[in-house]
Amino acid sequence: MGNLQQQLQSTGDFLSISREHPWSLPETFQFEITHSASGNKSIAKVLETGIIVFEPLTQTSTQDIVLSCGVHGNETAPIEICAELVQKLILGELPLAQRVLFIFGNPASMNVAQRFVEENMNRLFSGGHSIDQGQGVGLINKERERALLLENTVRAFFQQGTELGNSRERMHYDLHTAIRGAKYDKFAVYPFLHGKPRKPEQLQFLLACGVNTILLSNSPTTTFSYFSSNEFAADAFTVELGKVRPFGENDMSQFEQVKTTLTRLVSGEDLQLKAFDEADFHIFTVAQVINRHHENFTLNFADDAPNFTDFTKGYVLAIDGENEIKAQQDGEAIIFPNAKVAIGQRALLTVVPSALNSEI
Ligand SMILES: O=C(O)CCC(=O)N[C@@H](CCC(=O)O)C(=O)O
Ligand SMILES: [Zn+2]
Repeated sequence: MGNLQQQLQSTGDFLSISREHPWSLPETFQFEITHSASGNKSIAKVLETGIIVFEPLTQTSTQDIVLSCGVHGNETAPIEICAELVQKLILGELPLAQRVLFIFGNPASMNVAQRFVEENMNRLFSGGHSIDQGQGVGLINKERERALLLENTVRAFFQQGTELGNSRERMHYDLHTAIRGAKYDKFAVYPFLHGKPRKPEQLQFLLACGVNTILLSNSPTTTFSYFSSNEFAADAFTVELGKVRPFGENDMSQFEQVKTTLTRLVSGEDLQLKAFDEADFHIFTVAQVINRHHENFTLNFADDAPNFTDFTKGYVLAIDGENEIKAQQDGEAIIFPNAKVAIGQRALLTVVPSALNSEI
């Protein structure tokens, strides 16, 4: 048994090991876990830094679940939540009922407490890692290599589930926190489904996680959640769990619901979902995707205006070079505004209230 494996099996601290080896581990390995409460066994496979799979050995699983965090390295609350789940699984303190792939997306950017090192990894999926996005960063950097590795890992994980031969469900929850505060603290982006119906039961799950606000995307993107949704028909979401804070500064009491629900999910306990009622949710659809095209790009509202601040029709939201970008409807609300994004990238979204499947 190598040193790393020994260290991991005694501490369960996969996050620290990943951060100590931010781009690659010196060894990969796998080991058996005996879960203390049930005596059931499972296998843990360390595939690369920040990438670990758990598979039940003595039970038949029915779900292939991807839980990713830290695709943006400074979004720490989801990283702490996943690190704790991984630790409890490794130490056998939590039962495992389903196949689960945990991904700590960008350990190097965690170490510098930044969103990314060279390039925003959540714009590099669905082949974005191999396309010149006009930012002058070239086609090769470590974040691009990592995005390709994550794509291949997710593809293999879902494929191996299919090879088990039973009827299975695929999910991917990509956990983030937002740069700004928000009127609705926890919200999720439901990727574009190309006309397929959106699933109320997924919203019930998100509600159990404390997420009652859903943004319906209506175009393809290069995000991780769209990749899993589009390529593998997984029920996939980008889940925003509050505001960015440094490691150790998160008020973990804000995350009890998501921790409890994810724990139940991986360990096969009843999720205790509330019956679906659309009135429990704030549902929005994307009205405008506003990309930055010019060096002189400014946002025309306060730096601390929270996500979901709404404007009246005609209000100038941003100035991009000579172009004024206006709210096109009364009540259009801003999401993820960031004037500092690289040229060519999304500088903000606007959303308007909607119903879950209104256009179907
Ligand atoms: O608060 C912000 O400005 C960004 C928070 C964040 O990282 N959001 C994701 C959303 C991805 C999606 O649209 O599905 C991102 O921008 O990558
Ligand atoms: Zn993020």
